Amino acid sequence: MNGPVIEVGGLRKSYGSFTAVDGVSFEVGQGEVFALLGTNGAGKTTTIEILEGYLRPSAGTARVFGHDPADRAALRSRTGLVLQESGLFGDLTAAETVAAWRRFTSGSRPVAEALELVGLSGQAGTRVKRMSGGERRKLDIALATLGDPELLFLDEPTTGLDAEARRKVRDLVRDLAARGMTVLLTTHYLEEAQELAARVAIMDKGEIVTQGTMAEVLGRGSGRVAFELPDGATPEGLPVGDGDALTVDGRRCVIVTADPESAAHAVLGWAHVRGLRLSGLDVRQATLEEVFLDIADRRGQEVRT
Ligand SMILES: Nc1ncnc2c1ncn2[C@@H]1O[C@H](COP(=O)(O)OP(=O)(O)OP(=O)(O)O)[C@@H](O)[C@H]1O
Repeated sequence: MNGPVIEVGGLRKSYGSFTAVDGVSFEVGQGEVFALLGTNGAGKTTTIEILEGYLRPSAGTARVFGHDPADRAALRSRTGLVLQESGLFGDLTAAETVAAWRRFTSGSRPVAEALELVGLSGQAGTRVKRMSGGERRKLDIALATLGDPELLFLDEPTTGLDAEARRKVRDLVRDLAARGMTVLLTTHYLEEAQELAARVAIMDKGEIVTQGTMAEVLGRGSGRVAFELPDGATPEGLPVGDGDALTVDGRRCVIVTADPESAAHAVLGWAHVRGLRLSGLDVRQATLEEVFLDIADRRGQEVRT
């Protein structure tokens, strides 16, 4: 019974001779937040729209709760959608908007509860056109989750919002995930994906170029060991492993390495035998943004050569 919520295998979508999605495969398990990331035009929205049942694939399979996504009757009550463009009516208040939406959503929660869930109780009487971008986004999420769906599609939920509004929407997504909702998220804010998602796939030019748990994907990037040498010390003989790169800028040294922990041990050993105290030691794995930029860089070079 508890198979994957989403199963995608060899998915392809072509427009004439252009292939927007080219053999994409991934699975999303129950209760998981899965981030589908990629450069502009990578094929994320196309993939999501196939899963939402709006587009038919050219080849491959897509299943949502074991159903063809086009079977909207089977899936409507189990899925919620937050699209890139929301279709709210400016003249309605937040409460009126939710009340109108409830008529089309079976098993929907009461208006006050729906607004409370997304932190909009104080804006119940505010007209949509007077609400901030972040508040409107929360209202979109309130509508998408009215019927307590098991799966929520979130296509760039925080694009265009300021940092504070993004944080609030992010907290809301975390709350929904904690309630057991499965979430398929696309975003261009990589720190957001890193914070929210347990698993991630990165797309480029229609293909998935890397995927796995967040830890696996971060582990594929280059980490860093950074520190400052004391006055008078030189970086001579600093241990730098095969494939690692050392840059020295005055007293500041940075080693870019696939294995930051081992590199840090080696550096500390080097400093110890010389009786040197290193300051500002910082050992860390790659961030998702660094992994992403690395991939974009490498893929860009592939195309140029
Ligand atoms: N109806 C269509 N006809 C032709 N090409 C299309 C059509 N719809 C999308 N495309 C192209 O398919 C590619 C993938 O688009 P898609 O919207 O899926 O990318 P995305 O990863 O969501 O990008 P973004 O991050 O910019 O939203 C783009 O190059 C786009 O121009």
